[in-house]
Amino acid sequence: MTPHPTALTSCHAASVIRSASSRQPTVYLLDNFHPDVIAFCEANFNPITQKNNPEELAKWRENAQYILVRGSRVTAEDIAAAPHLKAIGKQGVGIDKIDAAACKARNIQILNTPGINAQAVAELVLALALGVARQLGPVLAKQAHGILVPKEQCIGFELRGRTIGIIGMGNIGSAVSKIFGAGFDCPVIAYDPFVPAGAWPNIPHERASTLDEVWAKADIITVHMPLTPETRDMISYDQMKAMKPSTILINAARGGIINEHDLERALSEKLILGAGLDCHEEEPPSKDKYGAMWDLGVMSTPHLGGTTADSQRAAGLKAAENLLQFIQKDTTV
Ligand SMILES: O=CC(=O)O
Repeated sequence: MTPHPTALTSCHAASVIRSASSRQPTVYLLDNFHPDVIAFCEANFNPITQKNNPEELAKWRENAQYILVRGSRVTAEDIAAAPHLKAIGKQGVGIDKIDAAACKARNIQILNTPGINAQAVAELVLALALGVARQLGPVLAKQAHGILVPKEQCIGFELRGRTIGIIGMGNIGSAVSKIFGAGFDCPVIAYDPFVPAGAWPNIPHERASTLDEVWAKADIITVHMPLTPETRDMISYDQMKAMKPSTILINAARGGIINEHDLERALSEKLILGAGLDCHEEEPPSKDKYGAMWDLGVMSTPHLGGTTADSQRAAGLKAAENLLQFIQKDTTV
């Protein structure tokens, strides 16, 4: 007679949970996912979710070989407490919430989905730029409280013809260059010492060899790179001082790349025109921390750049597919 899984020691539990469900590999879904992602997981895995087995999900550290995450943190402590863990499927490109060094030390694979939410993020960059240019933030906020702003007080400007400076020409930066360059006739100046120019989209652009060229020429500056020790505070007061007073600064990448304290100072000193932040050092952005910036007209959204139904579905499916491929090749099962 097969003993009940809970009667076994934890080192045997993972294999028991795996065999308990008709040979499908057990995957722990640490977050909520698009219904099509859940359906894929049900067809290919034995998925453990908050809905179908919250008690087992809480024990993922003890038992899991494979996990699927969207926004959950996976810390070095989690890794240390997860002796069976082999792979993490990650919906989305950024892996800054996962302790990559701890995973590397244990040879745990992180399978993320670069590129899939690029269009969604690039479209939000456009929305933020338009929002700042047309003062939509303050106008809509006042209107929601019944205060109509006379249109003479909100004379905006068009994006057409204004230079877009793109720092980081990976998937998202490239998508931004197409939207602004082809869609709005914006001259494009781009900086990325790591991506070969041949890999850039076929959009007329100037390739900057220094960031100073971007500060000097661009009217809209948008950053598209991960947060690393090298990129932290990459745009601080001195850089803002070097920008044109017409500059709109946008961060839809990661909080911390633009120094927020310096941004508030630069805006109040009118060194630059405005800013759009989808990513903040403190998320979700609270009124207590960001109210002063909002009063200065900063368009602020709660890190929703990649969060469209289309991209959630596609990136979630890709992460689950990545995990399936990994499991099919996993000879240590
Ligand atoms: O922020 C979104 C992502 O990392 O995909």
